[in-house]
Amino acid sequence: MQRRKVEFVAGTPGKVGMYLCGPTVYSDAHLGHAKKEVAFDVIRRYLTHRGYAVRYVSNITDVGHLQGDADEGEDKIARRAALEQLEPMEVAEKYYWSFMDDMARLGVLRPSIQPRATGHITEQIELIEELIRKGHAYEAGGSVYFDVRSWPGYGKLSGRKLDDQEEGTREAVRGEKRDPRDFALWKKAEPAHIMRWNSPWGVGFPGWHIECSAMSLKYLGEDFDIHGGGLDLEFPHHEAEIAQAEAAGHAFARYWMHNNMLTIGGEKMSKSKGNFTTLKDLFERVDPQVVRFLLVGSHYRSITEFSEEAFTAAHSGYRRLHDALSEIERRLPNAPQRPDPLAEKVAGHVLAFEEAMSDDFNTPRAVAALFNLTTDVNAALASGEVGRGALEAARAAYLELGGEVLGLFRSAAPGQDDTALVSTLMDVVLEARQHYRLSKQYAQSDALRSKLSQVGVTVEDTKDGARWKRES
Ligand SMILES: Nc1ncnc2c1ncn2[C@@H]1O[C@H](COP(=O)(O)OP(=O)(O)OP(=O)(O)O)[C@@H](O)[C@H]1O
Ligand SMILES: [Zn+2]
Repeated sequence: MQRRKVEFVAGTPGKVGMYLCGPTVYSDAHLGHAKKEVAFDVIRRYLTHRGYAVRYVSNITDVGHLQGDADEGEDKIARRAALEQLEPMEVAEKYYWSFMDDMARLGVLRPSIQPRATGHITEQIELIEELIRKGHAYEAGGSVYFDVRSWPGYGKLSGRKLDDQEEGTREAVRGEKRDPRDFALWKKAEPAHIMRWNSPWGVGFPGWHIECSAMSLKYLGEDFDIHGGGLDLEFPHHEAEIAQAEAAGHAFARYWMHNNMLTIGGEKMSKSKGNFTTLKDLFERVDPQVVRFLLVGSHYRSITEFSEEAFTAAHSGYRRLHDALSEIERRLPNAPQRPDPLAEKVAGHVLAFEEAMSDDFNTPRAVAALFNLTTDVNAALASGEVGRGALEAARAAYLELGGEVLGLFRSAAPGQDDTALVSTLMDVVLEARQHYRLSKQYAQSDALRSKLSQVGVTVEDTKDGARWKRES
């Protein structure tokens, strides 16, 4: 809002309420969507790391988002439903789960609350009624519009006043509006429009902007801390959200944060331009952890340019960090108990990481701190034995900063998913145990079983032979 860095002060000490504009679920997510989700996931994770209890609300838009983000035209979900010959709610359900699967693979934590627009029609109608009562909205031809002229604060976030979608608007819609900048809160449903609800203004459906004002206020209360979204949402979507909430008499978000775009050849990756790579396609050839590593390698407010070379570089960079962590884990059990100069260096890199993250979540600088840590770790490991305390501190730095904050190091090294390997190794172990049992070497077979139990694997003998499972 102030177009500069300001100190973050939580409204309620120790707690943070965050709202992120979520996806319109009508197609598979692409890498651009991932940039936004990962950016805010890291912000949430860092605030949690700093001891805040974070309530993270992110909505699912399943109605009201029209083609071209305008006040008329087909609903994006209904259009897709016609194309795929599905019910609109089938489309929403299908792409909701597709989105959730992709986000899980990227290590994006689930929102604390994930409200859907269609589940909050009542709240949206109530907010619109409040706006009409207060003289900031009016009904025209079964639709309701926000009266921009009645609200001088309109434009304060983006510094823009003119609606750039005004141009293509049909005469009929333009005729209903008192001012071309006015935007729809409720739209009358034409007979062919499938998604429709009763309202005080007849049968219709909510405008796209109103859901976020209604749902963020419902779950985060007045005056919540952070509102986020893509830079392309600043205007008109966020401008409209602020006007709707404040004109109805509510204090709204205190900090606004926008992520910049992921580009390809300098252009925003987007569905309508057709220059997108879906996450599902990408994950076929690039490990999701490497995708995440690439995304955190640029600042949320910077443009991230997509290229194959960037993935190659991200892969080898991530591999370098991962290998150092694996080597630490391999050395730890036999490391000598003695002080080691590495410990102090680790502490310095941890500090650098936290300073970077506390400076507007500067992830590229934070990643650089992990690389500097790795340089020192590798030098120490190469020079011989390293004291246990220092190794433990280094391990904790990787796991807490790289792992919990940046959301990395969630599985085997990139390109080395070891599910198949574990399964083969377990077959070998169970065969050996079977051999002991058949030759009545029960002490050995019990010893194997108890060693497995120490690493969280239980073995069960069934009539079809031995089965193993991980304890949860
Ligand atoms: N290339 C991108 N980089 C960063 N964020 C993006 C990018 N594309 C989309 N987003 C974010 O995801 C939100 C939802 O995107 P949306 O579904 O409109 O995708 P899109 O590909 O831009 O689609 P369309 O081209 O149909 O508008 C956007 O408002 C924006 O915040
Ligand atoms: Zn929104």
